[in-house]
Amino acid sequence: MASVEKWVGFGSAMAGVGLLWSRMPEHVHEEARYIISSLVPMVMSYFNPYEQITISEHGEERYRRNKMFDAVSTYLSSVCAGGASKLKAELRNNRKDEPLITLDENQEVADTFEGARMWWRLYPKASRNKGVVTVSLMPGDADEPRCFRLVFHRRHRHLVLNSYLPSVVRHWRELTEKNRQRRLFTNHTKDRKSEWTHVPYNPPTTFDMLAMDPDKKYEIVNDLTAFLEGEDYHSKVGKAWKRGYLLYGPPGTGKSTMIGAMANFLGYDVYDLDLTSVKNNADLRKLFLDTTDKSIIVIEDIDAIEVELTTKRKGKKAANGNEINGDNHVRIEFSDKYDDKGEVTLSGLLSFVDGLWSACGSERIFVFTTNHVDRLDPALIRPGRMDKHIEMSYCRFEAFKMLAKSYLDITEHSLFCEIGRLLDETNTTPADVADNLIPRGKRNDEISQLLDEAPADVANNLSLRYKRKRDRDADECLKGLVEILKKARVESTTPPIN
Ligand SMILES: Nc1ncnc2c1ncn2[C@@H]1O[C@H](COP(=O)(O)OP(=O)(O)OP(=O)(O)O)[C@@H](O)[C@H]1O
Repeated sequence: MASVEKWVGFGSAMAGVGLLWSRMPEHVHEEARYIISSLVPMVMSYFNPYEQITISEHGEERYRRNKMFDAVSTYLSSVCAGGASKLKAELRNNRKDEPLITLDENQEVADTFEGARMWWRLYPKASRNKGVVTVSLMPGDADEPRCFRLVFHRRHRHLVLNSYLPSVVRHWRELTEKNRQRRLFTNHTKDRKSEWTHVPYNPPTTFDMLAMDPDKKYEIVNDLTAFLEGEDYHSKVGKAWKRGYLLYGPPGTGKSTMIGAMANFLGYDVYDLDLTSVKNNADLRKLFLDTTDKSIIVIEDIDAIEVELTTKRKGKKAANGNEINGDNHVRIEFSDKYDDKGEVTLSGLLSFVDGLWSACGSERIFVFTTNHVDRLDPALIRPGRMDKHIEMSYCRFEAFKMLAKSYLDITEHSLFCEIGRLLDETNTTPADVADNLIPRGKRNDEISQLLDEAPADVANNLSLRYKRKRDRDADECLKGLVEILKKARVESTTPPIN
């Protein structure tokens, strides 16, 4: 990094200073020590021509993840990780079979930018107070987060700040757009701190496959499209760029499937928030602030959680009109006074949906799901809070046709009319219908894959066999479905025996 002669000269000078020091009388030492302690940093910085920039995993507020850290991590993985001897690999996308390579901790790599040489190193998480017990309400307070350190010659300072680092960010944005592997996050508690962990996420459903009323589906797709293109609109009207959806309906009507379709459509990550493992509002705040932009934040079965949240309000009436008290519901101490230290509160949750904290971050979709919309606290569903209330209902004929197309690859059949009538007379969920449309033996989609891969003459033969098999499967499945629906109709009209 610097010429050897220069450092040899510096070493000899230091040796001379040491000799002089040992010969000084004792009383001179005190004053000299003071002068030296103020001079050393100046001398060191004069002799050391290198400067450094630290990029910590969490920002100044410590709540917030530092996007610059992610940018550097991605940049180093793609540009110069090849120069490191210790790397880490993980499989990010099972479909592509391409491992994600990242720099291991304490590894140094060099990079060159417009002729300037610089060095990066990833430092691991470190305890801030070694040997001291820290009591902190703020999660992660006792730890110094992981950080990247960039070292460069001071003559490149301008270049690094004005060109190199912005180019790292640009590179990161381009790369993440191109190779984005969507992730499914879930929260858990480790060492009494809440944090997110994630797995690669490739939901198989698209809106084409989602069985529901076509007009309703069209409306949702339009709404999401307007949201995606809504940056200017939101800044013009001064609204946070976020949207809330409440999905409600019986189990098996496709609420989770809809979330997968939304994630596919938007290209967003999904954060599946488990409120039962969040300690208090401070914890919840940290989790929310740790989510990235362009994400869907999901709270499933909000009614179950919400009963716990609302029971803390003394004397509150439940949906059935009964007064809720501490004796017949889960008891969790709750009051606004202890908002931050006690438990998660409904107001704490709502402050992120449309309150003060909702302005932190943009391009967020909140999705709450429930099987019992009638049990929800009015505060949660009042107009303007969740932007869209979407009912996921039982399977009717239009939805059935979509399932028949996806599962059996057919658009018509002699049994369609009868099935349509039976679906109107029974309350059958799309999940139950879908269950009966899976052919036994080799699946149709596997066969069509075989067809794609076979040479032309074999493919012709296979194609004929495929059609015959598809028709046989459809006959078999639809006959089975008719039987199931007839049975369901009988059950729904037979009064229960007391
Ligand atoms: N509307 C639908 N369109 C397509 N497939 C569906 C639909 N509804 C259900 N299914 C099928 O049924 C399975 C279960 O549905 P899903 O988990 O989405 O229902 P849910 O409403 O979220 O149920 P729960 O309330 O129990 O979580 C899905 O994996 C999917 O295969």
